[in-house]
Amino acid sequence: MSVTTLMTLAEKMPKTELHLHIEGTFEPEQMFELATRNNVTLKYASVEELKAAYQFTNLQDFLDLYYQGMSVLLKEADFYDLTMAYLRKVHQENVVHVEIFFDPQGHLSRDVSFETQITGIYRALQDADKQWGMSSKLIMSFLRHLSEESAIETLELAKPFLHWIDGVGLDSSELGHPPEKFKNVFKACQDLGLKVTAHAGEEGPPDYVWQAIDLIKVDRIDHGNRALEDMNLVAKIKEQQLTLTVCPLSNLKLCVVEELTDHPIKHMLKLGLNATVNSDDPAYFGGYMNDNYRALIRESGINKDELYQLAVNGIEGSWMSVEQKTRHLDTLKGLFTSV
Ligand code: HPA
Ligand SMILES: [Zn+2]
Repeated sequence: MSVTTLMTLAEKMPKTELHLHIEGTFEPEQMFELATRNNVTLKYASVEELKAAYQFTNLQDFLDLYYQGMSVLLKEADFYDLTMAYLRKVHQENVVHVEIFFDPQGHLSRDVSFETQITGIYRALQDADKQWGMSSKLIMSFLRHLSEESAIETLELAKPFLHWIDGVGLDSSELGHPPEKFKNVFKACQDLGLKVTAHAGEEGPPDYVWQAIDLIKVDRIDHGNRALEDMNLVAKIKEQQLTLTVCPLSNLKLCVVEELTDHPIKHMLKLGLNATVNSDDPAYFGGYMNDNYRALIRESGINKDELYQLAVNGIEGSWMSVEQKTRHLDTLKGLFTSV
């Protein structure tokens, strides 16, 4: 099958996005628009100047800019507009279900209430469901460079809104902040019936992935690239049937891989791991879902069977109902058998 046909197939197929930070969908143009609307001064004079700063050598480089960018989000309408712009974009890319992270502590520190944040985001998710039948889950993520106490305080603030929250995650600076640091708060979340996922093995060592599994008892692993350094860990991930939410263009931009030709996703599939494709922070990393798939097809030589497996893994690894999964899997199968 030609590269062009594979790309068309990737574009057309029903997709899920399981690793997406809503604050990472902030396109520079929209950031400047909200800065003007809210009278916030950005450190950059123009969209071009801001875009020119998107050169990262590691995760921290990016995070420094990411936290600056979100400083223009102040009102409920800002969270709504940001979320809606993302959902509109991926709806056009045939994404049928999203599970998105938000970083409450990144806004609470600027005196933006939990209610303001979540109401704006949740209203957009509901509108996308009403307008296009796009389903979603919302994941509240704890910032791992902050203390466990701060995460516990955030969980308290979230309690009136738990009916809108499906799961919790762990993100921000990985090195020096192992999952172990958060084992009590994650236990409290699980006791409340929340699903659990954590960024692990993006920059951190395999031991952090072990901790995410053994101490945090994750339902999913975000990234997980460095798990491949430990074959016992690979066996454990397979045994527990854990999904890895892999982010190819993010890995390239943050120098987790040098080139996409070296990206481990094909190897993950060969090992029988449930790898999926996701965009992470698409406005900063150069592409949304279809860009990630196109780049993998072009650079990593993903073939038709692998493309199908990645899409299946995205559906299976989501937190949708069994009925919903079956419906999307049927559509996917129909599409792949027709070409
Ligand atoms: O890629 C990421 N890694 C860790 N934390 C993050 N917060 C937003 N994006 C990321
Ligand atoms: Zn991420």
